Amino acid sequence: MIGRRVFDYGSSGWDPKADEFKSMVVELMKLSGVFNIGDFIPFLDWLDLNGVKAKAKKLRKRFNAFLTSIIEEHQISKNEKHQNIYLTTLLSLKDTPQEGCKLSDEEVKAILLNMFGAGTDTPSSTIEWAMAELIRNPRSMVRVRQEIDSVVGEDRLVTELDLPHLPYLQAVVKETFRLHPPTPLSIPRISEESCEIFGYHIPKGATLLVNVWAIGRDPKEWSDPLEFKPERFLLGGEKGGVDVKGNNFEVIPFGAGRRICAGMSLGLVEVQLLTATLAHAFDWELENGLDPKSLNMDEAYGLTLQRAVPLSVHPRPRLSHHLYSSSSP
Ligand code: HEM
Repeated sequence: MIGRRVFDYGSSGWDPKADEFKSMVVELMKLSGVFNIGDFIPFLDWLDLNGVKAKAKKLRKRFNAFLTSIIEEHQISKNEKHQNIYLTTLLSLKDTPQEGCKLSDEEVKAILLNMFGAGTDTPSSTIEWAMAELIRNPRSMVRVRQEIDSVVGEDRLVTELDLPHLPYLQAVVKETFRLHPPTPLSIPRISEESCEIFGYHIPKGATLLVNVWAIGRDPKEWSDPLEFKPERFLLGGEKGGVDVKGNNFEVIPFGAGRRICAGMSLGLVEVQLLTATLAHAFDWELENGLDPKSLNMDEAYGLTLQRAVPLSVHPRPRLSHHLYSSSSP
């Protein structure tokens, strides 16, 4: 979806650069989460003892080459198509006469990297966790499907316009964000000034992390915190009316305040739409007939919360045949 919005790739169902790009983002997330000795013992930083800096420099070169080729390709074809997409708008700012709005090549690449780095792994890992939870909790799967079938029927796919009419689906997504926030320690921030918060002294220059993962499992806030119970977010439920958009601090997968996620609206729609579509359009069976209750739910270490063992499933279509042809909307 991001590829389509930004580059107009993938609109015919296949994204030619997706695999290459995905492998770079996965490496970026792994590297960003690695324990770097130099971060904790600064005078050893220059030695790069566990090789993080060297790997990061290599990865930077790969990203640079990738983004340069995307921009060059786009410039060659810009008069034929792609008039309304994000990259066209960004590139037009290279030539703008408006003071303060002009962008250099490096700035265009940095913005693209920011959008892609922050906006690809986060929704995709959430969707994978949501599907794992639905498969492990068949009663929730049945309920979410009944809701979608009654609103959408079996002769078309879910669209963005259906989402406000699917409260249980939205509760499933909130419950997934609570248990499996894609950035479990949010994004590291550095304090500009010394300050005091709830009696704790925060020195200037300290790196600050918010443990979003632990907040979402705090037994003082949540009943049965380790259980997957979307019902808690329905009206009349224990957390009815609570949202995930930074207004309720007990569940803040997108952060909160001034530096809240810049892509929150898009990210939320991506997760809701894809989870709804996957639940609606397919029956799911685990690899080798594995019992859903024994599904491994371990987490891997990194900046984003990936599954330790990727979800491996067999989909079986459950809607009208014509919806599965590549020409359907
Ligand atoms: C499930 C989806 C997503 C989640 C859970 C998520 C989560 C986050 C979090 C926790 C932060 C840090 C906020 C803070 O420090 O308080 C952040 C920042 C950011 N996100 Fe997202 N994100 C998602 C999707 C996206 C998408 C789709 C985009 C762009 C297309 C995006 C772009 C950004 C950017 C640019 C920032 C940095 C904002 C800043 O520092 O001002 N994110 N995101």
